[in-house]
Amino acid sequence: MNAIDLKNLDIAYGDTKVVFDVNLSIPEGESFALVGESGSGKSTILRAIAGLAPDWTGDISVMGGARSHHVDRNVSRKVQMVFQDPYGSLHPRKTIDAALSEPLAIHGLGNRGERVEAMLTAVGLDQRFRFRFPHQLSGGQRQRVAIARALMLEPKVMLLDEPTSALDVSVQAEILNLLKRLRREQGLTFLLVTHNLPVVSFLCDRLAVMRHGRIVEVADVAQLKSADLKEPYSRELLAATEGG
Ligand SMILES: Nc1ncnc2c1ncn2[C@@H]1O[C@H](COP(=O)(O)OP(=O)(O)OP(=O)(O)O)[C@@H](O)[C@H]1O
Repeated sequence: MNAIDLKNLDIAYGDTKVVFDVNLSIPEGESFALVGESGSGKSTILRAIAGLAPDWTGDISVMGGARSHHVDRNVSRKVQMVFQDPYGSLHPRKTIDAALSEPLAIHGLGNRGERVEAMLTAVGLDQRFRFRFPHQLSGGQRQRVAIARALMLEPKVMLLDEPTSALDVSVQAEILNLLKRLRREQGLTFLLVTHNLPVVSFLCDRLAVMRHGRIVEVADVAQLKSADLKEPYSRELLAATEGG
């Protein structure tokens, strides 16, 4: 089964169309990256799949089920998003316990205390963090909490929008290792947006290069590693990254 199927996807903000005719199938268990220059529409695609960019046409399916244009509880259990800035995505006056319990409460799930404890362990956070507030954690610890929160409903697919780019380099590696381990342990599918091609090499199987709201090329990570991308724009992007 495909975890994600996008067919003839166009996405707009008001009158401005920013994503054009995207077609993409991501098999279950794959880790797939969207790369490309700033403003090329990568985050917008993730937002549309997550239900955060309602103005789209075409088809979006998650684990074989078509997404509607409305709040879609079945889809939201299957797919969860992690943002670049964990501080922005965690409520400053809610404890970590409250942040992790909330998705369970919304979906009427029990055993919340046990599930929160187990998830803290799964993301490598000591239980003493449970009743702290986000500002009492480091950036890396906050991103662990954001990942934990996304996993509370046991989704099949994670949408990761620059999940490490706000973090110190040493912490980035810890979070990348954590994501890699969680993907393996929980059989997750990843759709990741990043500017960082080494992150793609480390974490992903395939990638799509985007430009001006369109997919220019889909390639295997082996092609990225051997600098064997076909399209001139992809090669330019690769050269620019290696130079900088
Ligand atoms: N909320 C919004 N309202 C209007 N336009 C938006 C909104 N969010 C993004 N855009 C526009 O949509 C286009 C695509 O933006 P998007 O954030 O998807 O690009 P991106 O490839 O993820 O860029 P970056 O790498 O900088 O995050 C850009 O032209 C951007 O200005």
